[in-house]
This record gives sequence, C-alpha cells and structure tokens, in this order.
Amino acid sequence: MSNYQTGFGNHFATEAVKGALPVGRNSPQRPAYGLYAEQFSTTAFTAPRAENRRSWLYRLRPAASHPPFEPFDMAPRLISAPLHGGAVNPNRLRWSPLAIPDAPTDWLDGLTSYAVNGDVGTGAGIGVHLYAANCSMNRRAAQFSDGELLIVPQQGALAIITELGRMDVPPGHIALIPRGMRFSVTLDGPSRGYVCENYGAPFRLPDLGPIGSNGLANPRDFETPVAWFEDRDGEYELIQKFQGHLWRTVLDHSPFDVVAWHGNSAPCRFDLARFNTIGTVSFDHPDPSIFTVLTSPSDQPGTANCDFVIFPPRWMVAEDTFRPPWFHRNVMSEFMGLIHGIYDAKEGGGFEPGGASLHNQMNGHGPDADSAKKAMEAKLAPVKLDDTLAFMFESRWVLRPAPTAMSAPELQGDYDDCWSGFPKAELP
Ligand SMILES: O=C(O)Cc1cc(O)ccc1O
Ligand SMILES: [Fe+2]
Repeated sequence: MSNYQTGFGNHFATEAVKGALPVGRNSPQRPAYGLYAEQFSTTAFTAPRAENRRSWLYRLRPAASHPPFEPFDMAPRLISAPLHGGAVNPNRLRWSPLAIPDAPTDWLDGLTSYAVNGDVGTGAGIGVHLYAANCSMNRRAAQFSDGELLIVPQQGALAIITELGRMDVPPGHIALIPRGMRFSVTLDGPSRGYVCENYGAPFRLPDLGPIGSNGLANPRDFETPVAWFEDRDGEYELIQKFQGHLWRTVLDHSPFDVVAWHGNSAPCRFDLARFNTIGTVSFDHPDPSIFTVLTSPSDQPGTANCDFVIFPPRWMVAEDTFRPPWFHRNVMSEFMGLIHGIYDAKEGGGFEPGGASLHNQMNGHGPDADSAKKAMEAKLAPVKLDDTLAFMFESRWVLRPAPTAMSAPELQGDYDDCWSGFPKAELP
C-alpha cells in the first residue's frame, strides 16, 4: 500500500525521514544527514512559471554516481522516431491483443513498439508501445530520457517504484512518469497494457473553456507518491533509453535512495473512473475532445502533440442522433486501445481488450457496418453504456507503424471488411 499527495502539478514536499527536507532553501552547504541535494528539471530553467517543472531530491548518493553506460541490445522491438526508410502505410490497421509470453519477461523486456511520430532529437511526437509481461523487474531500473511515459495498464496491477516514491497502478488507472525519472515495475501476475512515450511538452490538464472551473479530470484526483527509499547496496542494473537506443550500466546501490524531495516534477497516477464525463443532453455526437484527460500541446495552439482521450461508461441520451462515433476523416492521427468491454463504434467485434487500432491522418473510419446498422435502427431511449473503457492517443503528426507491428501475427489482415456491405443510399 502506497501513500499519496493529491493534486496535478502541485508543489509537493515530502520526507521519509524526519528532518531530511531542508526548510526555506534548496541546496544548503551540508544537507541533513549528509544527503546529496540534486535538481531534477523536466522543463527548461527559463520556461514560463506556469509551465516550469522541477524538483529537488535529497538522496543517499548523487544520481551521477555510476560507471559509463554501454550499448544494450534489446532492439528491434523498442523503436523511436524518426523511422527511416519505406513508405508510410495509409491503411486503417488493427491488432489483436498480445499473448502473455511463456518465457520470463519483465515490463521492460515486454515492450513492443507499434507506432512512432516526430523526432526524439527535436523533442516532438510520441512513441506508442504495448507491453505483455509475466515477471517483475528484479534489481533493474529503467530511465526513459527520450520522453515522459503515460502508462495505461489493461491487465494486471502494476506497482511502480520511482525515485520519488511508489504507486499502485491497476487497470483502470493511468500513471505518468516524468522524462528521465528512474523507475522499476513490479507485477502481481500476467500483465498487459499500453505506453505513450511523449517526446514533447509534458502532459497537462486541458483548458476547460465554457465548461467552467470543474469537470473532466479534476486536479485533486491525481495522486503523487510520498517519498520512499531503500538503503540497499549491491548491483542494480539501470537501462536508459537515450535518443532511440538503449544503454546499460550497473550501479553498486539501489537508485531508489531519495529520502526527501520537493517540487512539481513528479510521477502521478489517476483513476479513470474519477473522470467527470460530459456529453450532449440534446442532439448530435460531440467531438471526442470533450473526453480529453491530458494534453501535450505542440507549438501550434489547439493542435496537440498528443491528447490522451478516454471513452468511459456514460449515459447516451441524444435525441434524433446517430449516437456512436460518426464516420470521419481527421487531420489528427488516432491510435486506440481498449481496457475493457466493447467500444460503441466496433460492435461487430475485432477490437478486443488489449488490442489496438491506428487510423492515420485523413483516412476514413468510424463505426463498423454492424454498429452503424444498429445505431440507425435503434429506438432512442436513454441508454447507459456500461462495461466500456476505450482510449485514444491522438496526435497532430502521422503515426508511422513500426516494422515489427506490420509483420506481427496480431495484425488483422481483414480489418477493412468491417466497413464493407453498406447498403447504398437511394435517391428519390
Ligand atoms: O475513431 C474513433 O473511434 C475515435 C473517435 C470517437 C468519437 O466519438 C469521435 C471521433 C473519433 O475519432
Ligand atoms: Fe476517429
């Protein structure tokens, strides 16, 4: 059981040992107990105050204390943008869920890239990875220097140890790990889920505009761990993802040795059941932007590097309306996953919990033929959509499918068929 402080992006202060956190200053000449003060910055020092993120860590040894990193070959399953070579496939793509592996596979080993966009070198775009794993990371930590991680478990509760504390993240919750923070993932059984590696600006809560001062994901429902540390010597493997490649070093102590910290660059978790879902009470299906949990803006206002959008259980009450997602072609590219249940645009099957789909820029998609028929014939009473939780990583740049995803046995060769057999409109 872990303990949390609440609020999104708050300036937290926490100490696991009384007196470890300096008061009124960041870097005293001699911090208490001989701890080392270290600043952890995930925005530029000079970023505007409202966007500025940094924390101060007080630890047993500085993070700098490690031997050189050596190249570590886990490729080609985990890749980064830019992807060189080959044409980008404009087709609608869908994958069946990954099987849980038979061989011992931890969370890091179990990652497989599905699609990437942008460029790790310029800090724009995202990498979308799925994981399927069956054992805990054992004296092994990861550090993703290329981006912040948004982790979406689908099966199996994750216990994530980070430098700033521990979080329990069961399916239905999400976790955010700041760029470059060291962490390790413990499983409680076979586990599967999705990861958005955000190369761009850190995720933040979207503006609410005319919705007002409450609604969607409310800040106080984000939970950040209190300080937790282990004083453990002995070998500890550290794998770093840096500019698209993996690197390995071995520490002679646990990296989770931060005794106290304060600041606003910190991991957090959020229970998606706490999302205050807003929808129409009159007619028409609103744009799914009303379901945005978190957004990573790009330099073009209103045009996200990545929006994280969910489709949670909700009442459908619209009158004289085609209620499921409409047919559409979108300038933004859409990667979707399903945490549980049935998605109302894919009642014909094929989009399963743990599966994934990719609908790239300007390519037509929407309800499959079965969903469309059902929706057009339905008698429109208020209906509760229960047992459903889909999500979307939506990005302004085309998502290039990873070569491994294009050759994976999970790729469904017949996806286009779900949009075939529509009866033609008959003009008078
Ligand atoms: O394609 C999808 O299923 C996601 C989606 C849902 C919706 O309600 C409206 C637009 C949209 O892209
Ligand atoms: Fe869509």
